[in-house]
Amino acid sequence: MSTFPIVGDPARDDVVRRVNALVRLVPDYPQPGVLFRDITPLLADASAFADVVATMASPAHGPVDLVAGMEARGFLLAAPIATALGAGLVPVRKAGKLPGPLATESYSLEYGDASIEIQPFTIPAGARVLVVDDVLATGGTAAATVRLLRACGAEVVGLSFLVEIAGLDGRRHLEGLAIDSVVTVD
Ligand SMILES: O=P(O)(O)OC[C@H]1O[C@H](OP(=O)(O)OP(=O)(O)O)[C@H](O)[C@@H]1O
Ligand SMILES: Nc1ncnc2[nH]cnc12
Repeated sequence: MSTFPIVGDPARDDVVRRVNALVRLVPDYPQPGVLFRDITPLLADASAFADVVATMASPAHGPVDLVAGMEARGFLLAAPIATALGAGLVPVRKAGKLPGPLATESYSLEYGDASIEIQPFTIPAGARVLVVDDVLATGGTAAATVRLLRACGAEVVGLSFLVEIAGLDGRRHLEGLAIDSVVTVD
């Protein structure tokens, strides 16, 4: 299910065109065989950055209490999206960066393994949470984030990505959840 404006919307088509133009493709980074999607040029373009934040802050999920963003690039999108939605921010951090008490999950991503942590005391029971990240690749990071939030009693109302790498089929780990991506690439 997608809650972003339908294809054929000229404003939406323009955002997609600019995202595709501004996300840099870096072969063999951070390891051989990975085609890295570098969002830094997009962040540096004031107009494109603002339009992406507005697109990803879709009101279609209904009221949102908190936006969860994954370290590090997810923070860059989650913080302005939280402000746009009138929601708070939950930083989902790599292990060892937050003071406890903590909830922790381990996972695999396209180029390695990692653990992430959140502070459960920042999440009221039943809080409606939107998960935001720059890239959906294998889905390992996003699925671990959903597990963490649910373990803390949150309701995950949706996930919003800037770039979805369809060929890596991250959606298989996110069944039943509302997923939006500004652009989908092979
Ligand atoms: O779908 P997956 O295969 O799990 O990959 C997606 C994740 O990979 C990247 O984060 P990374 O761990 O490289 O951290 P960074 O944002 O600090 O660069 C990206 O920002 C996503 O969080
Ligand atoms: N190909 C890729 N580009 C950017 N971030 C990623 N995270 C996982 N895979 C990625």
